Amino acid sequence: MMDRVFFTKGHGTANDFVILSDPDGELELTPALVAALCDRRRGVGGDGVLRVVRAAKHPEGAGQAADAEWFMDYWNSDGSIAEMCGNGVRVFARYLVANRLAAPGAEGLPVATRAGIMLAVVEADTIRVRMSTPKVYAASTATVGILTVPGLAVDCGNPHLVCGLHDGVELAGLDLSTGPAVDRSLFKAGVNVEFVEAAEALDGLDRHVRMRVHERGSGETMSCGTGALAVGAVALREAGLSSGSVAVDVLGGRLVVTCDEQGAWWLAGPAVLVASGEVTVPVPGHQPG
Ligand SMILES: N[C@@H](CCC[C@H](N)C(=O)O)C(=O)O
Repeated sequence: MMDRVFFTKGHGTANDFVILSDPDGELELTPALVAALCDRRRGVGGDGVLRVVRAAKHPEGAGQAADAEWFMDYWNSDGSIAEMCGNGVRVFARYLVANRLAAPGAEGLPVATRAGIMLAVVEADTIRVRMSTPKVYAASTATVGILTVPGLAVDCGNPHLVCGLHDGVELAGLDLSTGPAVDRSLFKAGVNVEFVEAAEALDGLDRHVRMRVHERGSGETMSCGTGALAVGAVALREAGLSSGSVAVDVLGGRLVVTCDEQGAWWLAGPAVLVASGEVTVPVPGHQPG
């Protein structure tokens, strides 16, 4: 069986998404269809799918419909569902504005997600999103090959483990082609793992770091917005700062994480739409009758 699907492709610092417009929640989105769309050789290719659906029309968005018209239904490329995607929200807001589905008011554009409502502020090429407050809640470790790195578990709506590299271990040398080994009893639903090294000081920023990430459900990606938020929270905490800005360099560019004087957390970076069209994807597992 083949499915014909209209799509838009977008990315935020090269964390890329297949965007599906489904305002009334009529699309039968399945893990197999998501995985087929995200397939980089047989499909459109992407780290995940963003389904654009009216909050009122999605069972997990309906409770937020009074405060946000649109719900970001986010799926990882393996067909699993995640609570939140920081780059995804920024690309989602770009899509809403570009397609005149929402106006980018000065007070921000609310986007409902499984982790609550995020507020997107469009500033030309940059989209800045008010995120939920990252919560550091446990110490743990991640193991890559023979290297075990201590880290901190951070809840950003979705789960993260932030591991700082020291003692001459280089970020570029890590093999993230498979997932790092983690404590499954702490991360029962899986975890996104960020590895971090310090970078040179930048004017106007309190900290500057580089990170690579292995994402739950997507593998190593070029960027992860909630991952950057988790990394920014750990960097400010380690610097003893209750507010400030952290530049987080990812393989796909730069994100800036800010905790403002009011204690609100922001994620800023570019968000771009690059293509749209129609794709015909085989639905794996379907036996021709
Ligand atoms: N790339 C995203 C995070 C996507 C979800 C993640 N893989 C998970 O399963 O929690 C981001 O930009 O935050």
